Amino acid sequence: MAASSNTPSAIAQAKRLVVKVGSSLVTNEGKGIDAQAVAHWARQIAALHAQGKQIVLVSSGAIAEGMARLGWPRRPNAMHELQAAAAVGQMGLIQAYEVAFAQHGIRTAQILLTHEDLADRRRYLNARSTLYTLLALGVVPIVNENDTVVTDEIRLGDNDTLGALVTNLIEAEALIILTDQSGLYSADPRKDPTAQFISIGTAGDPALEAMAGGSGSSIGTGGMLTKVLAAKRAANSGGHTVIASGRETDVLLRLSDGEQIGTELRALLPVRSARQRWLANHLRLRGRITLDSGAVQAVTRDHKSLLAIGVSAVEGDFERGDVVACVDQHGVECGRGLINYSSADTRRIMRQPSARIADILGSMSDAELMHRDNMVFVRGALPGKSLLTGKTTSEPQ
Ligand SMILES: Nc1ncnc2c1ncn2[C@@H]1O[C@H](COP(=O)(O)OP(=O)(O)O)[C@@H](O)[C@H]1O
Ligand SMILES: N[C@@H](CCC(=O)OP(=O)(O)O)C(=O)O
Repeated sequence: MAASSNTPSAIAQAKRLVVKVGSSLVTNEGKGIDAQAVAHWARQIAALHAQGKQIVLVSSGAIAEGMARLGWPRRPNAMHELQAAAAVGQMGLIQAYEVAFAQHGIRTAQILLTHEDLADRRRYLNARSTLYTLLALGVVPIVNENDTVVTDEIRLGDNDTLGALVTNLIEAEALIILTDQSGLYSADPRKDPTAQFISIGTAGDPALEAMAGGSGSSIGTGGMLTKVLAAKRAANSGGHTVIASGRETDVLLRLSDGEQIGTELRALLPVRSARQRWLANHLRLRGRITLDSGAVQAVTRDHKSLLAIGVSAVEGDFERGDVVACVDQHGVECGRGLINYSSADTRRIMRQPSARIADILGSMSDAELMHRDNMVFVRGALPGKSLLTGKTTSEPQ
């Protein structure tokens, strides 16, 4: 697919779309599933289906609905309680979508994903092939994070990120994020009544990230920042993003007709290959290695493979084949890739020429520490939590 388009209706032209609906919208601010809203989206998606478009729905709301069903007035903090609420609420969510889509003769499928499913190459390819098969069968997949099995450390947490990952996974041309605001404002309109509406922007523009704040409600997670970052991620596969109000009448049909509603964040970044996206989409890294300035230049400017001689420090505990961050002398991530040696072996061969690897380790599996085909480079900082430090790290784009 083309890297970008300046056509006024990139969303209208999209044949494969991901629609993401947020918790507060689906559950009417936590009061319980808004069956009427669900029916409206199902009707619109059915109409788009009839036009030959393929749609994956990423729906939040399991925890909020579970809390409503269990009579819990406040969102619990304990992970096991959140997981229990999600397990209860997911039933209601899926039931509501099944009933609503059945009115239009459309079958639905439940897909629960974790970060691990998308980080492991084999599982990633399996998920992709299942989604493609469902779409080919005319089924609407309803995706959510598999909240009941993920721990705090590895959960995505917000479904904006999940929506973008699914957009990358199936190479959708558009990601439509429906929320409780009309789109992105220059500041959180709940806090700043003078905030200006942003109708169009470029995905990945750091100025937009500065405007976007966290969630203003107790129901949603992530707020506008995760939506703006999701647009940047969706752009990696050429996906344009719209952030719009899910309460806007016929919002999906009108967007698909080319009407400008909400905030459109266009994909103008060069499109990455599926393999590069898979590498870039690793949100949790097993370790990091520090490159000297010559190595930074060799890998980022000259696109060479990384050799052990250019590495000056190793952090973390990783195995051959893990995804590891490459940082410069200042600790700034300049890329990441699949490493050919474990952390223990990397520590022993760092600063050494490849010709010495066999002497040091007893054998040499690869001359390169990271092969250029297995690396991606940073185009701008995006947060992703490091398994190593628990802190946010930049993410290769
Ligand atoms: N710059 C901004 N523009 C619009 N909304 C913003 C902005 N910054 C923060 N927000 C907040 O983001 C909220 C939407 O995110 P969130 O609560 O996570 O919803 P969802 O459940 O739909 O993902 C809005 O209700 C608003 O309070
Ligand atoms: N997987 C969670 C969604 C997390 C969440 O709150 O997402 P969102 O409302 O999109 O910010 C759930 O279904 O409750």
